[in-house]
Amino acid sequence: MKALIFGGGKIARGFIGHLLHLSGATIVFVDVNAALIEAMRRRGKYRVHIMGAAHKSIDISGFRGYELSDVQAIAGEWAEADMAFTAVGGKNLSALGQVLAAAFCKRCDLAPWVRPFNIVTCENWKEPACLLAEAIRSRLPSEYEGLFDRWVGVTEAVVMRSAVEPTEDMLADDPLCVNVQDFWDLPVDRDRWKGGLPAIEGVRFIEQFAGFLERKFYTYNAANGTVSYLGYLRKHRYICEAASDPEIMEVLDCVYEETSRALALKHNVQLQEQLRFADSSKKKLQDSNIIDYVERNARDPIRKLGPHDRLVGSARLVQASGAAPEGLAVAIAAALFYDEPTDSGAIELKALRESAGIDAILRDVCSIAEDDPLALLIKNKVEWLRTKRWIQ
Ligand SMILES: NC(=O)c1ccc[n+]([C@@H]2O[C@H](COP(=O)([O-])OP(=O)(O)OC[C@H]3O[C@@H](n4cnc5c(N)ncnc54)[C@H](O)[C@@H]3O)[C@@H](O)[C@H]2O)c1
Ligand SMILES: O=P(O)(O)OC[C@@H](O)[C@@H](O)[C@H](O)[C@H](O)CO
Repeated sequence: MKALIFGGGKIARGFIGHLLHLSGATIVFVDVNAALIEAMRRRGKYRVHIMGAAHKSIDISGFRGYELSDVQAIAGEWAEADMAFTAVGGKNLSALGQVLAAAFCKRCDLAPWVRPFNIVTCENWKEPACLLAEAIRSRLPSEYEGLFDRWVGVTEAVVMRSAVEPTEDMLADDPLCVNVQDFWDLPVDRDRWKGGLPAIEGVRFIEQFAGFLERKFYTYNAANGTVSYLGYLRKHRYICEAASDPEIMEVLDCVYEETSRALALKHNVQLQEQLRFADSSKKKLQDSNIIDYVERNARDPIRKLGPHDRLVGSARLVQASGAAPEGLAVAIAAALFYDEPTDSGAIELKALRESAGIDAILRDVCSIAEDDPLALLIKNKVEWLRTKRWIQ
């Protein structure tokens, strides 16, 4: 078995590469970051540290690496590969699609198709498989469209393992190592997969997958967002501390309650089942074995305040179910004040808030109009945060 992994970051190395390595696959990483690929080639191995279960940690070696610009090499590897995964960040899928379209044409010219090839997105994003498939297909010359439709499946996975930057000491020893959660399950949408199913450690093909990624995104990530943006205001460094802060837990429980009702309704899931899912998210956030940072989870606030992302997307879902997203509005209000000076997105957000105001952010970043009830609710919560002195 041979697999391409687009992205060489934390999830690519610390989860997908790990599972494929355990399955005996030949692994080829492709990343836009030339320095990262150079380091992967030079070092030839990296360590996956399992947080809280050091005896399960493992060295991964025997992989190859290419820069994304090396389309010819990617096409050559593709011609011999069985599948690909992406872990590049949802906002980069469209750019990746452009390269994949070029590589696909070259791959078609190199060798005839004899079996289907699947690409699995591993992204926290809204409908990433559709997005990537369209990003590739829309760039294909018409004579290649039929081959793409016949031979390539684009499907999606739900990534529930957290992969975190290690400490500076660990990185000094191995700059490519990753700290990961002791979690091994990778559900993949079976219905979008073309051809026979491979046996890959941890991969579980699921039928009637629709809604699972949304449930995960608007449960786990909405909760991560809530805990991290409030955690920042409350000066917590670690996620498990922030998620155990009684004042934050009150908002968090409200978020779980409102998202669970809306998700259960939309996806026709028993409320009790969805509430159990929410509870597993809370247990994970409070697990002190998982050394995860408020900063990592809050990072890139402009993306995370996007209209379909974890906070506003789930607030919209709650509104659509006929309820008011009270807890999520607090989380969004807190995110508007994520002023972390080391985060370029946070600097941009702060400058926008100070120059144009909250209405402008809600309109331009979150796609929430000034007279939308959600805008009014968020602004009420901004005032509430002020009364609590969590913001100035
Ligand atoms: N880290 C986690 O705990 C976690 C958990 C679940 C899901 N995810 C999702 O996994 C994805 C990757 O996250 P991560 O934490 O590994 O991020 P990361 O920043 O560690 O890695 C992303 C990598 O993608 C590369 N990249 C960007 N654009 C690219 C392109 N067009 N082609 C090839 N490579 C490209 C970057 O250079 C980087 O090395 C995201 O969608 C994230 O939401 C992350
Ligand atoms: O990866 P991001 O930046 O979209 O979000 C940060 C975290 O919330 C995320 O990586 C979670 O840890 C992960 O999705 C597991 O639930």
